[in-house]
Amino acid sequence: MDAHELGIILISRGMLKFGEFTLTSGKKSNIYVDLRPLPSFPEEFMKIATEMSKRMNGDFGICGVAVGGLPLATAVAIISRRPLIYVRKEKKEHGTESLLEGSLNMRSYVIIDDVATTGGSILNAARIVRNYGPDVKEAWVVVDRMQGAAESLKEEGIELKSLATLPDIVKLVLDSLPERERSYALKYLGEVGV
Ligand SMILES: O=P(O)(O)OC[C@H]1O[C@H](OP(=O)(O)OP(=O)(O)O)[C@H](O)[C@@H]1O
Ligand SMILES: O=C(O)c1cc(=O)[nH]c(=O)[nH]1
Repeated sequence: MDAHELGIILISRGMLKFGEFTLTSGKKSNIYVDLRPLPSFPEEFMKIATEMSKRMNGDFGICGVAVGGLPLATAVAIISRRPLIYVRKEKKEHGTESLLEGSLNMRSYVIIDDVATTGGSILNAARIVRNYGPDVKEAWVVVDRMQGAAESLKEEGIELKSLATLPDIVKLVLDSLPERERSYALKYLGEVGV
């Protein structure tokens, strides 16, 4: 799967959105990759999870980041037959009161999330896993928005890998976009300096 094929999937299933969005980091953007509906499209879900599984190498467990990254991490863990753990968004206030779920039976984990912007969500998950002992050296996302995640994760010893970058996807689908979407897309490309 290349950036073009991924772009077509995102656009055809309404997972690439144009408008005014506030991101997790507080940044504003005119473009939003919404992969939360992906599990509602089994063919595309399987394709993306299989592609990510194929590109991974090594002996490690998978750590999903709730909420957006968790269905994908689960699918990749099943396809690649790797143990899964996941990090909650907030600490459970009853029962086990945990932030991390699953059995930590691997020495190393790869974090899986749907999208990376600043990398803050991945870093948060990696720190939680590391606090329990295992190492985290790699993280995978479907789309890297190229807005600082790779650099900030590198500083913490984590390599960020993606199926495609958002600038690559946007450039490849730009000509097929209606005028309003095209102008938002161009604004985003300007912001990330492409
Ligand atoms: O690289 P960052 O700047 O951290 O941004 C990316 C994060 O933002 C989104 O999650 P969101 O916080 O919207 O939560 P959700 O997955 O629970 O919807 C996305 O799923 C990533 O986890
Ligand atoms: O930075 C974010 O919060 C973010 C960006 C994006 O394109 N998609 C998403 O789910 N989150």
